[in-house]
Amino acid sequence: MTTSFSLAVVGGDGIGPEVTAQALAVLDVVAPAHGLSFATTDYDLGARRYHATGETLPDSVLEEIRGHDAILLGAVGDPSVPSGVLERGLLLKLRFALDHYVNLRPSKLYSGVATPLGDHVTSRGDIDFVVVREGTEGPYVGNGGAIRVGTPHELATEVSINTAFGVERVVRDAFARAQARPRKKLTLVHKNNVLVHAGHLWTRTVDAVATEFPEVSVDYLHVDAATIFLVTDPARFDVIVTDNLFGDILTDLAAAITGGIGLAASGNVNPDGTAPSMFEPVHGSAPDIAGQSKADPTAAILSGGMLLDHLGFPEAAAQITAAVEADITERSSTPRSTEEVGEAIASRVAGGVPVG
Ligand SMILES: NC(=O)C1=CN([C@@H]2O[C@H](COP(=O)(O)OP(=O)(O)OC[C@H]3O[C@@H](n4cnc5c(N)ncnc54)[C@H](O)[C@@H]3O)[C@@H](O)[C@H]2O)C=CC1
Ligand SMILES: CC(C)CC(=O)C(=O)O
Ligand SMILES: [Mg+2]
Repeated sequence: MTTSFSLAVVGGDGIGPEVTAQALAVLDVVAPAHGLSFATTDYDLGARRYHATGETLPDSVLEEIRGHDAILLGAVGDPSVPSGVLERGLLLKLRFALDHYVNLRPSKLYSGVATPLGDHVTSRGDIDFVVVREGTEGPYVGNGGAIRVGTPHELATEVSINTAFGVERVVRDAFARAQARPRKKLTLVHKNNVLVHAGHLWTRTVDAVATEFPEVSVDYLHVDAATIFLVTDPARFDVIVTDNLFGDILTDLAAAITGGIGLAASGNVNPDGTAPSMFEPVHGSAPDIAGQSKADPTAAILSGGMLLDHLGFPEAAAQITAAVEADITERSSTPRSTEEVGEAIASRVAGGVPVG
């Protein structure tokens, strides 16, 4: 019996469509062996549509996308469009409207992967953590404004919104993830020595929810110190829970120490299932390499794996991870095109790489 899922595909801008094509190709290879099939709908959203129609994400299109089982997204943003228009009007509109309150960003250092950490890395297998980034609040909600723009007296605000409801649900999700992992450790990252209003809400919430998860050990780091330890002692982390902005910044750093931004996958998860979750690489549209087949599609392919896991097919997801791990372990210094990397991973999936 085949289970069919509908997938909304938003390639987006720059390298987005290039890497998404490879992720879809890998999903097509892995699906039949697990009794799965995908009906995909491509959405022309991003800079091209914006220039043609002035639209970023019309509500009618949002509602169509909402009708799918899951979303695969490439990246959004283009130098020809004022900064923020597509990022807010398309990407964040999707995340907020579909209540993607858990922005899940795993980081693992695979064997053979070059890392700038060099001699700091004593045991690669120990660098295996996940950042649970709040996805619908914080300074990204657009609560702010500017007056006297362009004058020496300009005043601009960008207010970080943190609700007890929003913080508690993501903190509870992070605890549940920590509970399910072997090390059962959760680190709250914030800046509660300065951002006392939001910071104390996060701290109190973690303390309260911790009582429901007595097996999980909890610690706290200010975000500035967290950046130190991500470089000097990344193995100390298991599950990090943090707000939208800190999580955005920390996960680019996490990507850099575990092999680069081209390997970092993510899921924008709606854990309640009230709307489809969305899977995308951590990276952006990389205008500096767009259209040159230089983008590493691995992050997009791994995001496809996260999508499978979310839909309830962990064995299929593990097959993708195993194929990626085998590919990156054997990568040579000879550069490969986006398509070559995608095809190499797809053929390892097709060949049935043993899942370790
Ligand atoms: N989720 C999304 O759609 C995101 C969108 N953006 C947008 O993307 C645009 C560019 O943003 P940047 O800050 O430059 O971040 P970026 O992640 O696009 O690029 C940063 C650097 O990483 C490299 N890079 C990124 N992905 C790569 C890949 N798969 N393989 C090899 N190299 C890769 C780029 O070439 C660039 O040198 C902006 O418009 C930004 O707003 C940025 C981050 C996330
Ligand atoms: C472009 C931003 C809205 C998103 C971003 O940088 C991210 O989610 O990592
Ligand atoms: Mg980012």
